[in-house]
Amino acid sequence: IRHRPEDFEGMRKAGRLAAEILDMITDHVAPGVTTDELDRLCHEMTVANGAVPAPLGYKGFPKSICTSINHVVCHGIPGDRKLADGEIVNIDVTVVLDGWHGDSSRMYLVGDKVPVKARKLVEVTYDCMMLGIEAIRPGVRLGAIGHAIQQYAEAQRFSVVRDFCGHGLGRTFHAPPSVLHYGHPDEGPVLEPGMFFTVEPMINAGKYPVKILDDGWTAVTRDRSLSAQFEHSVGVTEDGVEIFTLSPKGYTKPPYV
Ligand SMILES: CCc1ccsc1-c1ccc(O)c(O)c1
Ligand SMILES: [Mn+2]
Ligand SMILES: [Mn+2]
Ligand SMILES: [Mn+2]
Repeated sequence: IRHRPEDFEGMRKAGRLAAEILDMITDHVAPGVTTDELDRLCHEMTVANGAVPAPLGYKGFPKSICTSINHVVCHGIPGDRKLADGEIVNIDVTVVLDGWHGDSSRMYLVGDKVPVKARKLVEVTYDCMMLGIEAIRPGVRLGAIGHAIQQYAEAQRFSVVRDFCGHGLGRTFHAPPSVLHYGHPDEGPVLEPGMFFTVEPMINAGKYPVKILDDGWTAVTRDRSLSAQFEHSVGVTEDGVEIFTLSPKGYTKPPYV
């Protein structure tokens, strides 16, 4: 749907809170911390700011954030699992503030022993997200986003997860359109000012197939290769795109200093 200019203000506030939470959690990501502790810290900051976490109870999801480690592609469930030096982890936050949804995720490097290949995957994944976002402006088709992402990911010898996509959002968590992270520029609806959606590519070091674990949520690479993801919530403007979830601290790709 096409939102009105004043709706952008609501998304800016929700998006900023999600980004501030991801900024806050940065220094807590260290060897030995449990993903439950990260969940609690993010939950508490969410409610302290008058918002609620969208994931908690969504389709029965049991926690307030998703924490996806190493070969976990997405929807990892926080628990008593301790992070270990050398791991990579995606933290995905969605807050609902005055009815508006701010949905964003970042990759974090745990400790100082993250292998070079893992760092490369994280960097390429961030660049994929930004290349997809840079393709956004009125008049282009939605497929231009996925095309930009897929071209770069595969040029870097990585693969694009097919089973999960970005989504429209606003006063709801998920809405049309589905934003594919692969495809052709002549596919999908024509973008118009006032469209709000996420760009959240999942990029695998190995092949793209994914499977869901017995918990019904955790998605993992079938070949157990590493997977990385970044996510921004964006709005189509008259002359391009506005990113609602930019870091107020200027954090882009890790290491965040
Ligand atoms: C539908 C998957 C799901 C279930 C509970 S939270 C959640 C989820 C997690 C991260 C996301 O970016 C998202 O759009 C949805
Ligand atoms: Mn998300
Ligand atoms: Mn999302
Ligand atoms: Mn992962």
